Amino acid sequence: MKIAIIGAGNLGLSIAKGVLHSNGATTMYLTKRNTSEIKDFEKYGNVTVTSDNKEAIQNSDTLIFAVQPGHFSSILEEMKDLLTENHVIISTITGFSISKIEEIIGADKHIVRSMPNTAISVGNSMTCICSNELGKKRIDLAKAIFNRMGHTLEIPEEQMQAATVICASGIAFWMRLIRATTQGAIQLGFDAKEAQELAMHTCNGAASLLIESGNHPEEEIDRVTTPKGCTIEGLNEMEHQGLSSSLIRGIVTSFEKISKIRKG
Ligand SMILES: NC(=O)C1=CN([C@@H]2O[C@H](COP(=O)(O)OP(=O)(O)OC[C@H]3O[C@@H](n4cnc5c(N)ncnc54)[C@H](OP(=O)(O)O)[C@@H]3O)[C@@H](O)[C@H]2O)C=CC1
Ligand SMILES: O=C(O)[C@@H]1CCC=N1
Repeated sequence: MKIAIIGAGNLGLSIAKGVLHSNGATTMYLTKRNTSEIKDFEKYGNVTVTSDNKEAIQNSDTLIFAVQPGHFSSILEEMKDLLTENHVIISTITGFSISKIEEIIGADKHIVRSMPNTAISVGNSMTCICSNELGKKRIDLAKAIFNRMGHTLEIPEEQMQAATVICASGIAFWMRLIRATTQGAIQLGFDAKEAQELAMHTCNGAASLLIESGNHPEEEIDRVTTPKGCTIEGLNEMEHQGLSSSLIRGIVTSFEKISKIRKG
């Protein structure tokens, strides 16, 4: 597997770390215009850092694009003559449809749209994925790449916008909940480091319980809420203050913003 990550920024570098973590590539190119901050990656023998997208594309078979939405069209325009049917072209770009990619590079390419999140750097991304007609022949390969770095779900392209909010932005939403829990723990007397440790591991435990049991969250909540106990008292107060409602409204607001990004 010869991977090029075009746009080694926040997400691109997270993917690069995930690839290294999972030994997922024989060679890897990382590109950005200003390469000085990421030259360090060349200490991994099979990694080349360059600002030359052309070199990266010509020497790779799997191309992962992770540039900002406003840069993607012009990069595809510049590179389209180098893209061949031997490439698997994976876009992570928010709000950029497969048909728009096909308009620039043609439908005769294997095109996959993916939505990973930054936890890919530690091999624990939730990645949603879909493809163009020809890309269906390579979707299993793309899934295999992302499955090495977490969990993958194939979805219809129409759901990609929603997946972006729940899975990609979702990392930030969960981080904020962990931070708020940490602040609560500090107020109750733990020092900051311990407070974060308690918050992170409890969050991890809650997710693991659901993943391993397959249970609905409310079933697990019922096991925690002792009648007349402290948990239900706290939960009810959180709901009086709008916990679920504010999360849902935030999710819908993020979703609506993507439509604006799509329109440029
Ligand atoms: N951040 C996240 O968690 C997620 C992001 N995404 C999507 O991934 C994409 C990247 O987001 P994010 O990583 O946050 O953005 P960043 O701005 O952090 O990364 C984009 C990178 O692209 C580089 N770049 C710009 N122009 C070129 C070019 N011509 N050739 C090569 N590289 C170039 C930039 O570096 P330089 O300026 O030095 O060239 C920059 O490092 C977006 O489309 C976003 O919607 C999707 C899911 C999650
Ligand atoms: O905030 C953004 O627009 C990108 C897409 C999802 C995560 N980061």
